[in-house]
Amino acid sequence: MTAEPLLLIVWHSRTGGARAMAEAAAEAAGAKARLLHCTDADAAAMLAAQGYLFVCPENLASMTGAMKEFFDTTYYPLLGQIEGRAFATAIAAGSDGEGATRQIDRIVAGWRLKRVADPLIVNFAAQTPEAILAAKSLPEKARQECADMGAALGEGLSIGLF
Ligand SMILES: Cc1cc2nc3c(=O)[nH]c(=O)nc-3n(C[C@H](O)[C@H](O)[C@H](O)COP(=O)(O)O)c2cc1C
Repeated sequence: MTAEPLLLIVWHSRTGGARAMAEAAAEAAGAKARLLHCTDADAAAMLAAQGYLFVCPENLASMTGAMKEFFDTTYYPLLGQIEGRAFATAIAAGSDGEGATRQIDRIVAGWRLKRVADPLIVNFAAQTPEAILAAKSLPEKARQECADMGAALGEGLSIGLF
């Protein structure tokens, strides 16, 4: 039995899309994963895991402020301590998602994390204010992509692939 979950999934969501994505990944990874809202995730939780999946929406071409606060508060405490560990991203978007992906890539490059899965972006196609503010439901195909990512990350970490 593993003493600590191998995969830490850190998430933020405003209208439920990214939350459903994170939950699908966590469910597929099973006991190998720990799912933490970004306001509950800290340096100790990061140190206790061997790999990371960061899941959040793109807002104004960036990751959400709450997710950024997670990186702001853990960046220096973890600098030099998690080099070479695996990471992946899953972004909930209304139309793009590349900005948030690039931003996370830049930040974790400072930690020397290693991307082990292609960036996943789920486009919920919300473009009007009403659609953007509405609760999101995750389409089955996207749910499966998130589940596949969670399962692959959990398995890869567990067999020492990454
Ligand atoms: C203030 C705000 C800004 C947004 N800016 C972007 C953006 O720059 N690019 C994009 O693709 N989607 C943008 N969106 C849409 C959200 O990314 C999309 O609705 C996403 O599904 C929300 O995820 P959530 O349901 O987990 O909160 C924005 C939404 C809000 C509320």
